[in-house]
Amino acid sequence: MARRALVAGNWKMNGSRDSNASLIHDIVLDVRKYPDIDVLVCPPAIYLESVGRQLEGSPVQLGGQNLCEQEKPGAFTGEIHGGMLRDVGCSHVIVGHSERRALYGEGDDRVAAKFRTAQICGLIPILCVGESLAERENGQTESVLARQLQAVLDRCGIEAFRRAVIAYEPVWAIGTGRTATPEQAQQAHAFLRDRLARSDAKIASSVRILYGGSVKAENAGALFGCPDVDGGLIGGASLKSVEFMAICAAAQARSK
Ligand SMILES: O=C[C@H](O)COP(=O)(O)O
Repeated sequence: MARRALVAGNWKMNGSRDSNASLIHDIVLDVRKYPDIDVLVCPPAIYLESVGRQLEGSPVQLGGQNLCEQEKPGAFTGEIHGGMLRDVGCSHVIVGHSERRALYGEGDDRVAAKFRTAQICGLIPILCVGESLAERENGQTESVLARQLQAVLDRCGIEAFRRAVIAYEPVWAIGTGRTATPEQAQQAHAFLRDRLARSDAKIASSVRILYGGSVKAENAGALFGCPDVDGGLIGGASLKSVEFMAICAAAQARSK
């Protein structure tokens, strides 16, 4: 099945009003060269509205980096409800990024709850999964991926993956400059797709699985050339327009 590539920029806790304006200006100018892919940017929550305004009329989509698992708004100081993300124009939201799992104590259950709340609010969750270096070296990569995926399947069911994206992000490759080889990425992506296929082969073959972890212009082509890699979740390289657009060009080339 032909899956449309998605290139998503996760800005993490970076940016300012000035730098965002200049980055979005460049992306919007260039993005029409890549009509066969989807492009998404996920700025810090405080900048979503202004970035969204600048994206109006362009095909670039807007996503949040996180949301509260609570299904209803209320007394949850400092949290952001999924409905608020929708209200400022988000179509997607990242859930279960390894930085949130490791630094903010988000376990599989909370990640699954966030995934569910995102969908209730009309957002497409981008579910991040991935093993640490120690887990890879101990031969636990597949069991970690299976556990992280199963938590969401248990809570939301296979049907939920009709409107979801998965991002395989090996923790050891994030921000380290050490990218997974195309073979390692393909193996993990095929494993994830196969796990979904146990419940529904059609849904499994249609879900987009992104690779994330030190993707750059120079390695994007080889990674996106893998049959089960449907684009990327880009951190550091999404902050530089030239680099980000070169990654989009690599995704567009895969789509041809
Ligand atoms: O969400 C993005 C990933 O954490 C990858 O980050 P990176 O491209 O800076 O390694």
